[in-house]
Amino acid sequence: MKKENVIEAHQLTKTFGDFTAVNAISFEVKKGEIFGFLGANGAGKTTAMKMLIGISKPSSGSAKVAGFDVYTQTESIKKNIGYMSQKFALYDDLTVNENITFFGGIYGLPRKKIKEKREQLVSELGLENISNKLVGSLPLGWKQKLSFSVSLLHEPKIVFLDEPTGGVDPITRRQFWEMIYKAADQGTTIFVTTHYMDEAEYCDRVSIMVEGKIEALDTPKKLKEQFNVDSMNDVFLKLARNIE
Ligand SMILES: Nc1ncnc2c1ncn2[C@@H]1O[C@H](COP(=O)(O)OP(=O)(O)OP(=O)(O)O)[C@@H](O)[C@H]1O
Repeated sequence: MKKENVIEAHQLTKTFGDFTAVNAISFEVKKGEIFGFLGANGAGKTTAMKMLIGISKPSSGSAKVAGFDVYTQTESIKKNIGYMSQKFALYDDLTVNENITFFGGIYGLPRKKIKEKREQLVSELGLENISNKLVGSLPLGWKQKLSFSVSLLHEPKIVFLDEPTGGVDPITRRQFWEMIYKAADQGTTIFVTTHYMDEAEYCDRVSIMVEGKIEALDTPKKLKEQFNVDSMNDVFLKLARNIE
């Protein structure tokens, strides 16, 4: 059975004055897929992601996210997605438990469900001993794992991760990716931007943006074949060089 598309973008474009930050990008993402969204600094990834999560109106083109239109159904989009970025995470001055309770409330979960989720999450992450500690006192890697779990509290269809593992050590990044795989196995679609090329290898498919356009999109294996190289890092370098 063919899996349904949960993201569909067609000629999606965003301009700021004369400058085109996202230039007619088209792609689809399937249910449960781990979709890597790559590009150098300033390529347009965040701008594209903002249109998809319903906080920035496209200049032209069309897109549907979880079946909802990015122009007219942004409230429905927000209810059906999770979002996590390296910059926007949890509240440092609330405890682990308080953060979970707070975000559960924002997502509109009933109190009983929040309690259930909180217990489950604290136990899965092994945070029992520190659940009453301020999040600000936790190491960055823990904060990011917790932040990812919190972005999944309302069981969204798609989770958007904007450089979720920035600044953490390779072992913690690997653990973070295990969490990503688990969520994808359970049917959550993962849309992830990253600067780490080893992480690009973990994605089912990867798109590479250069100056607002998607210049390559395929599985890591096929991209390596296409560019006749051994690593995603070399795919990335070759593509950037060709464009210059
Ligand atoms: N509100 C805005 N007004 C004008 N230009 C903008 C605005 N937002 C983004 N840009 C420009 O659009 C381009 C793409 O930026 P964007 O943040 O989407 O890139 P990115 O690929 O996410 O980069 P990074 O990896 O550094 O986050 C940049 O040149 C940026 O300066």
